[in-house]
Amino acid sequence: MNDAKVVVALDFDSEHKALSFADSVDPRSCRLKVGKEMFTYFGPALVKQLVARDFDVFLDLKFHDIPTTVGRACIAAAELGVWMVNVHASGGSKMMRESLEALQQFGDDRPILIAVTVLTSMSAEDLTETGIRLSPAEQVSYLAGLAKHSGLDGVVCSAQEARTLKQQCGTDFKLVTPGIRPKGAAQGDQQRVMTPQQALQAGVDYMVIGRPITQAEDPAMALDQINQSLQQG
Ligand SMILES: O=c1ccn([C@@H]2O[C@H](COP(=O)(O)O)[C@@H](O)[C@H]2O)c(=O)[nH]1
Repeated sequence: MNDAKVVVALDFDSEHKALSFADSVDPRSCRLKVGKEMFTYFGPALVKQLVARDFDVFLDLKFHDIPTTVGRACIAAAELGVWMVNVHASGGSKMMRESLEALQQFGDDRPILIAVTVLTSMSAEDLTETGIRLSPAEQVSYLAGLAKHSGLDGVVCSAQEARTLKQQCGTDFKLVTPGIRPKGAAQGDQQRVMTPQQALQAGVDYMVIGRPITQAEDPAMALDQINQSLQQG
């Protein structure tokens, strides 16, 4: 059984770098996320290579389209053998329900289906600019409620919202949190951040970590240090 909490965001522009990293770590020490950059460069072939190496792969393409299109995209993701796939909660309950329905044909082997709430790179001002008058915490809570009501397995949110969402949606509702920064790491474009230890204490299920690992001089060692810090609690 894989109880790794860290999902490494493989945001590389080189397939060689991504596979070298994958070959330098144990598939039980982390899960891997393939996002828009790598999928656009290297497509399903890369995902299949990672799955073949026994990694749990989170395909982070954040589907957001009409319900039929998103449902079919979820089927295509499941056929790649990914562990987790996501859609945007702001696509609405019809879109989320259709995604879940589309995955039922895979039975117990279906990927975990989660919904993006408010991107962790967004502040209150960024949200207001898009016409949303709620705070990030309020909007995350609203969209998480919609995702839960639509039958999804969980949401992408920031670790800052984790305690409230576990109370609101229950402990089984998966919380997947980017915006994780070990102490001293550059924040970059992330706005709503927490350290790995804070995120663990807040109750997140999986923490997505990219640059602090992938841009480290020794990415495998950076992952190891984060995993060790999580074991110390
Ligand atoms: O709200 C979101 C949703 C997805 N992401 C993705 O997570 C990683 C984070 O990478 P870092 O280098 O650790 O910032 C990246 O692939 C994003 O596309 C997110 O950050 N926030």
